[in-house]
This record gives sequence, C-alpha cells and structure tokens, in this order.
Amino acid sequence: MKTALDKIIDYKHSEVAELKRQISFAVMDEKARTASPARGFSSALSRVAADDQNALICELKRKSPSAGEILPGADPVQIATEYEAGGAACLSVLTDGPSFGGSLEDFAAIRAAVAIPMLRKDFMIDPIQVAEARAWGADCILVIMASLEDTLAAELTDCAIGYGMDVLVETHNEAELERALRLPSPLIGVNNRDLKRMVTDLSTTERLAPLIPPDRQIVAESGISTAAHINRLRQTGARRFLIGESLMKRGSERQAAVRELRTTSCN
Ligand SMILES: O=C(O)c1ccccc1NCC(=O)[C@H](O)[C@H](O)COP(=O)(O)O
Repeated sequence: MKTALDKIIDYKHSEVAELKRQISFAVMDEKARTASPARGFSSALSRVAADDQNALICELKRKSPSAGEILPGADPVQIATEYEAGGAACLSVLTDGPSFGGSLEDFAAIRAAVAIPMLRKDFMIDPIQVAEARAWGADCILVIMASLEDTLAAELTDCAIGYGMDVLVETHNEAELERALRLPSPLIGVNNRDLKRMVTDLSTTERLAPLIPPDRQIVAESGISTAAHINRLRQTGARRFLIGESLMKRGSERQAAVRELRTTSCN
C-alpha cells in the first residue's frame, strides 16, 4: 500500500512537469544565482549547539497527512516572528500546498519578516526545485532518503551546495542512514515519524544516533512536544531539534513554549 509520502511524490512529478512548462532550468538557475545570499542554516544551528544549548528548527504547517488540519487560518508571519522571538535558531516552512497548506508566497513573506535562516520544506525530486528554493530565498533544502535513489539524492545535494545552501538529509532507519552518510552534507535528520503507521516514536532517534559519526550533526525530527522529550533526546547527543505540530497548536503560549524547549536541560 502507498504511504502518504509515496502519494506526495506522485503529485510532485506533475507539479515539476508544470513548473518546467512555465520556466526553463536556465532561467530558474539565473534567479537562484542572483538571489540574496543564503543565511547559513547549519552554522546557525551549530552556534547554539556548540554552547550545549538546544538548537530549535521551528516549523510552520497548516495541516499534515498525519494530523489533518492543524491551524487552518494561520498567519505565517505572526507565527514565524513568535518562533524567532522565543529563540528558534532556524525555521522550517512547508511550501507544499495539497498536503500541508503551504506555499512559496508564505515562504517569501516570512523571510522578509525574520532574520534567522529558513529551510524550504518540500519534497525534492528534481534540481529545478532546488534552484527554485534558492530563487525564493531558501537557506536549506530537505533531501528525503526514503523517496530518492542514491544518484538523485547526490545530484540534489550537490546542486544545493553549489548555490551556497545547506542540506538536511532525512532518514527513518538504518538502511537510509547508511546511504545518507555517503552524501557530503553534515546535517543528518532522524525522523521519528513512521510513515507507514503514521505514528511517532522517539526511540527511532535513540536507535540511530549511535550510528551517526561525530563529524555529522544529528537533527531529531517529529513527535517532540515537551521538555521531557528534549531531555530524553539530549541523552542521545542530539542538540538540534525540528518541531512542528506541537508548537503550531500552542496558540498564545507559542513564544513561551519555544523558550522553554530552547532552554530546558541547558546549563
Ligand atoms: O507529518 C506528516 O504527516 C508527514 C507525512 C508525510 C511526509 C512527511 C510528513 N511530515 C513531515 C515532517 O517530517 C514533520 O513535519 C516534521 O518532522 C515535524 O514533525 P512534528 O513536530 O511531529 O509536526
């Protein structure tokens, strides 16, 4: 049976075909090369983590396949500024429309309102999406090992690095991790969401973290909502955390919630 990720990848092929009808790679490449410089996603995380603090990547998404509607009328700029004021090191902004309710227009509006680096969170299957991400100001892209062959994962990674962006390489299990470690990106995401069963389990990070060499940086992703979760994940050595749904749902306490997760267990 197809997972939610498989279904997303199916329609990404149509989206990319439509994008290529509208604009050539050469034109998109030129836009990418003349965009304002990337802000340094990985280095912003490392500045916080080097102090043994929690480097948070706070995520914006209106809905998701696992949660359904999260915050349908969300004002992305307001939420992003709350994340930044609470101490987020970086942002992750879903630009996928059909499954997550995001857009590149949201991305650009947020980038104009905050100073911290931003991940364009989308489902990359073609270099033109990487160029598009940079053209719209992205500082980092996501490469999901579960949905890419090795050659394409390497091509997308090289393309992003060539534009001065960072790459978060996402894994769910040992086999994907082994493949991810052949790529030149230091940022290795461990996603705690099982895309077949649509449940999160922090023991995924606990299992994979010891397999990640010290020259790579672990990003624990999904299913994080409390200080206890951060404390537990810190035991694995992780200092970088990607958090979405739980913060989107915090309403008027959002900024305080970011601050609490940012500082928990830190000296
Ligand atoms: O979240 C989903 O349902 C989902 C389904 C298919 C592909 C990706 C999906 N999620 C993307 C993510 O990895 C999360 O948005 C991210 O790690 C944040 O997770 P959370 O804090 O649990 O919202």
